[in-house]
Amino acid sequence: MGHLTELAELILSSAKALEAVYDDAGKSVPTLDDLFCPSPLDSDPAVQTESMTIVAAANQIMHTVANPLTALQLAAGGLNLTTAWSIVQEANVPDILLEADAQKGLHVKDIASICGLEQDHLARLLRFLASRHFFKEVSPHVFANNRLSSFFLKHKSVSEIKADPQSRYDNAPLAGILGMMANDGLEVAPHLKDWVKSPQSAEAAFNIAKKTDQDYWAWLGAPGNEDRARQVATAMAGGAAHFPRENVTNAIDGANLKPGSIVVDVGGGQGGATMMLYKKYPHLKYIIQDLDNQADAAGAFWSSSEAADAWSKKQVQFQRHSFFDAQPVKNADVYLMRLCIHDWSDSKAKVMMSRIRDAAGPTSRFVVLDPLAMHTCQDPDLPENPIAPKPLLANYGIAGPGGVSAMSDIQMLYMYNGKERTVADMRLLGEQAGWKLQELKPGKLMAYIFSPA
Ligand SMILES: C[S@@+](CC[C@H](N)C(=O)[O-])C[C@H]1O[C@@H](n2cnc3c(N)ncnc32)[C@H](O)[C@@H]1O
Repeated sequence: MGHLTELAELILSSAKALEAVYDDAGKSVPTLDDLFCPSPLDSDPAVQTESMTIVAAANQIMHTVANPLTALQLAAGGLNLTTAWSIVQEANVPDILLEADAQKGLHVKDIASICGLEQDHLARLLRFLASRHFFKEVSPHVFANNRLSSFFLKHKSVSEIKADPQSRYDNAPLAGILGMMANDGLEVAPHLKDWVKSPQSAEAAFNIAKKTDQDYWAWLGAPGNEDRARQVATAMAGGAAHFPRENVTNAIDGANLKPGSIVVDVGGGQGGATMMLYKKYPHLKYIIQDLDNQADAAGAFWSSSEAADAWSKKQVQFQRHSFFDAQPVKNADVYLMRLCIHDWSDSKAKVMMSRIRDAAGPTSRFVVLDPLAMHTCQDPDLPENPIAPKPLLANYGIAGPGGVSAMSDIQMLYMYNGKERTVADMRLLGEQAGWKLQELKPGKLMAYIFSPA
């Protein structure tokens, strides 16, 4: 079999398998023209695996047969895509189109008059996006949403968004993440080019772009940055909720902990991970630690939740604490850090891990949940090795969690001088802070279980 046929066969067999799963559920696989409508099938493991194979193989075959002009667009077109999305997202174009006839779409002059952009500019941006399968050009200059553009709806009417722009991303995490990545990316990423030539000049490209010595998280808490902080909080909470509950609950093995055992969620934000743990292990005590600027949001989140009782009885508490200071909770049963280590450089991450090591007792466990950086070739360090079927890239390229972490790794770099880490990176970091890596529990986030060395 030729190499193209091999990739095409992968697409064909996975497409048939995907259609069979939908058939069994009495449904059809959504087309690109269908607006996104969440369904239990989205989280079906077979749907996820087959979709991943199709996307990985289709992307690989596309790159294999690309001619020089296609290669140029693939190599240098990312900036255009981010810029175009940043503009149409701020202009609420998906939301405007949702209020138009879904089939007939809306003429660009009408979209422009609602969002205030020039018709010609908007037409060209939307045509570019439609040529990348975001939005559909129904007839010349007439556009409609499609499945991909509808992922980024803000779930509010255009008049509601205009009346209260600060809340525009509330309950719309994917739109919030896109907005945040586009804003940060366009503002900060250009400075990465200079920063990599002299990384001593500033902590990260972010600091050059914003002309500040504060790290991103402290900067978010500063006056004047409320809008960005709210967007980031929504994006974080929504992004984190995307990770399955079992990813967190399996990581701490709470059923084997005695009643009243203490779990400290270090850098826990409002306590999204703690909420998952509390629901599964209501016999444990929880302390969520984060910066001052998270305290009110945590209080509001818990007091209005179904776990309000646990909050009022102080079974779940918030403690103001910077993870660079001495850890005040000594000898806890579990110290958890979800989606924190990757925000920091190796030297800062070592300090964070050491602070917890200094407070830990001999039986304390330190659980880190972070995205896994995956090599594109086979990695003997990975528990589930090999990952993707040949001839796909071992990490599924753009399609799998390795693709997402490869993208966010660059974002971590320019925003914080942070890093998505491989298993080997994380093991070494732990060792340098006095921890021994005992166990790996793979999931959407990799769970690293450390014990004192
Ligand atoms: C990506 S969020 C993760 C939040 C939470 N662990 C989760 O999984 O939902 C990173 C968190 O680190 C917190 N953070 C940043 N700097 C901190 C510091 N010096 N001490 C404690 N928390 C900090 C931020 O406020 C934010 O809540």
